[in-house]
Amino acid sequence: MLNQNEHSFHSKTIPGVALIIEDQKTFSSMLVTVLNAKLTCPTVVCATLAEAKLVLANSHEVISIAICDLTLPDGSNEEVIDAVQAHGIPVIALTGTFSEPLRNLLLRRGVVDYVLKRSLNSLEYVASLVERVTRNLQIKALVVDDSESSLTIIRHYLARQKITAICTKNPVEALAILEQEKDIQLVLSDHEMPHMSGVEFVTQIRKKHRKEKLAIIGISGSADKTLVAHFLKSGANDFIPKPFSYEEFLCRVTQNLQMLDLIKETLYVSNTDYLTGLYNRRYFFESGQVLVQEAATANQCCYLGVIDIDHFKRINDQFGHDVGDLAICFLAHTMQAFFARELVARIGGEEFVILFHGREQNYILDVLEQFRSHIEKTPFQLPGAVPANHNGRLSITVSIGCASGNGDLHALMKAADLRLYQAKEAGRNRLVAG
Ligand SMILES: Nc1nc2c(ncn2[C@@H]2O[C@H](COP(=O)(O)OP(=O)(O)OP(=O)(O)O)[C@@H](O)[C@H]2O)c(=O)[nH]1
Repeated sequence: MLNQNEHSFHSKTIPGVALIIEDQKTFSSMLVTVLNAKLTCPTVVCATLAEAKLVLANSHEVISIAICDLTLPDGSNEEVIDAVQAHGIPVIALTGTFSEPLRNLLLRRGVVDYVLKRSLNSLEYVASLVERVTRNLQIKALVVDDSESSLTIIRHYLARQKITAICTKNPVEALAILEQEKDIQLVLSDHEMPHMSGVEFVTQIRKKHRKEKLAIIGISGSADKTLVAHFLKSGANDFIPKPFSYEEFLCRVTQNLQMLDLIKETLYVSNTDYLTGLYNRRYFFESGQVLVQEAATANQCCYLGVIDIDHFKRINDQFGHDVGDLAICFLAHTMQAFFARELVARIGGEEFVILFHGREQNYILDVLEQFRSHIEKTPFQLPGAVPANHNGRLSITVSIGCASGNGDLHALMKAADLRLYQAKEAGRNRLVAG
């Protein structure tokens, strides 16, 4: 089941503050505009190194990343980088010109990346880097390579992007690590290794881990021109030929992680109700059917509760659609709190469901009745100008139908819907189970 609380990929909020050290006012304000348009990213702008040092020494907020122009009136390239890195803050360097010696110096100094100040594209690239690097703090990668020097370089390149790396020379050990460390999202694998080739290693991984959840990048210096295709056909997402530059490595890793984020985001959007953040009808019927079948295989039955707000149309008519939406959200959040362990979804306008599996009947009937009573007794807060029944607060009631069954979610739904209809017919604000 998707974890509804894991929406970090969905949020574009950057933890902490981005420090911009840039003496060209036009450029810094354009950068602030682009960062704010693409991310929720508080920024602090300094025009000189002296100002930046003061901020670095006295900031009460965590500075998560610094975007530094290298040609400040009061400091050299290296002084700016040193001043920021002394506080353990990753640096994105901005430069008006490019030269090989400057590039080498920046890479030696461990900057995340350098960006040429050319166009709007450069600003957008900075924004995507800021987002990536701050997200990378949550990313764990597994690196498998029998060469000590390759492992060292890859570990170092990943650390520069703030990715945590677990390294091993042994692909068999790597498979075991992958089983233990469930939060690994990226695997980087060499090809020619003892015990197992990289291609075989990828094949083994793909028996259990899908491409959409775990990105694998093959890395090899082999002269065999068919190796890239072998890696990709066995399930790798990408391939980097050795030797590679830091820049290429950064771009490939970034693209693969962005792809995973995009897939997660698409899944989230297609499975979630936009208004409440609960699962939607599609997700409920897909994953609910699996749970119901699993329970049937274990000779257990599932219970389904269908909840409907009473006279909801009147709330819309009397107080407006926005207040109707607030009532829906209030109910949804209360359901999340009451039924944290169950599959809860909004399957229609003011119709919600809870699928109970592995629960005793007595528990289910008690908790549904407690929920009904809690909703009745707990008015929710209305926005200032809206008149209501108690001090700007509005009460709602719900009717609940509950039925049990095994094997067929649609049959269970029909039975619970019938109980809901009976609850409505009997006067609403009640639970009917059977
Ligand atoms: N505010 C708001 N209203 C919605 C939403 N989705 C559906 N509705 C409204 O929900 C109302 C449902 O009304 P009915 O199905 O007639 O039922 P009811 O008024 O709740 O009456 P009973 O269910 O018989 O107690 C309709 O007026 C829909 O327009 C939504 O997302 N937001």
